[in-house]
Amino acid sequence: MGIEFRHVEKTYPDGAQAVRDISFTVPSHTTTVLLGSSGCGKTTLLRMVNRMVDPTGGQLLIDGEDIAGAEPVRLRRSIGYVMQHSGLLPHRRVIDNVATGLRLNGAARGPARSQAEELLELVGLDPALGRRYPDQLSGGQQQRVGVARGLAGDPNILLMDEPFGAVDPLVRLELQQQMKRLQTELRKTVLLVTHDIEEALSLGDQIILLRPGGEIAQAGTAQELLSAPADDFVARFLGVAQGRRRLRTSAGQDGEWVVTDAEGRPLGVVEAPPGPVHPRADPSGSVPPEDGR
Ligand SMILES: Nc1ncnc2c1ncn2[C@@H]1O[C@H](COP(=O)(O)OP(=O)(O)OP(=O)(O)O)[C@@H](O)[C@H]1O
Repeated sequence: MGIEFRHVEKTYPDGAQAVRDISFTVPSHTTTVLLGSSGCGKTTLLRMVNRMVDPTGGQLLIDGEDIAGAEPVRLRRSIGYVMQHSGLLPHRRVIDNVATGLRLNGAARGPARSQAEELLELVGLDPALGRRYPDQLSGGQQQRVGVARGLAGDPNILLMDEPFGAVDPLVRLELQQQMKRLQTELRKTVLLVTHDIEEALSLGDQIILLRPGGEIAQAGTAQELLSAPADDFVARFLGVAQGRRRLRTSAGQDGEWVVTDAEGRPLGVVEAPPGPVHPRADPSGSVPPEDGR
């Protein structure tokens, strides 16, 4: 169960072939990340799930049913969508931005507003901010509102297109951490697009790495991609080939171990001494396994 892409193709009317022969499954209640550089077809694939884009070949199934026969508007309303740059309507108050989907799905104004307030709290915002307009919020707050709006109506599937793209690295990290916390609680079936490797490694239960030309370079867990890159492209993309992900430990003062990167720059300390390293359980090469802590 989940979302299944079967030999999916997309050629746009102007002849641009965005994706070719893509097959993968997004298992229910887990997060799958579509990772790749600009133009490799990530957004095209994401938008196929709610039929904002229709494939020109292959099939897309949700819980075993081909969505080619689904009514696009109804399908779209049953799936959460978090857009790039939050996608909030500037002339509507924050609370109404979140409540709009609920209203379209038939909720009365009062209940829609109180649910919207709960959603703002869920994503870590003071519900009082609901009275403001989107441009009266910080970029990070706007992106949280985007997530709240995506979750309105409690959809099983959540599509996220570069949801944390337009904020500084610290805020981005906070939003990612919050997403992880939310996901342990809500267990949505999430398909998330990013070009950020760290984001993919941190959020994806599964990562689908695309190569230019719209093909899958490798699909697997973060550990699988890092420890056994399928080819040179994957190794270079992830930084494995350049040794960027090779970490080392060396004994520091006071008995702790200092972790350094490939260039010898200190990154942090580990509190337990490095035990015997199991190569598959430890993609970084030399940081001790977690059970040693
Ligand atoms: N509506 C369209 N008409 C024609 N070509 C399109 C259309 N949308 C996307 N494309 C083309 O399809 C290819 C894939 O685009 P897509 O937006 O899916 O990639 P992406 O990986 O999401 O890129 P980005 O990270 O820059 O958003 C690109 O070559 C793009 O120019």
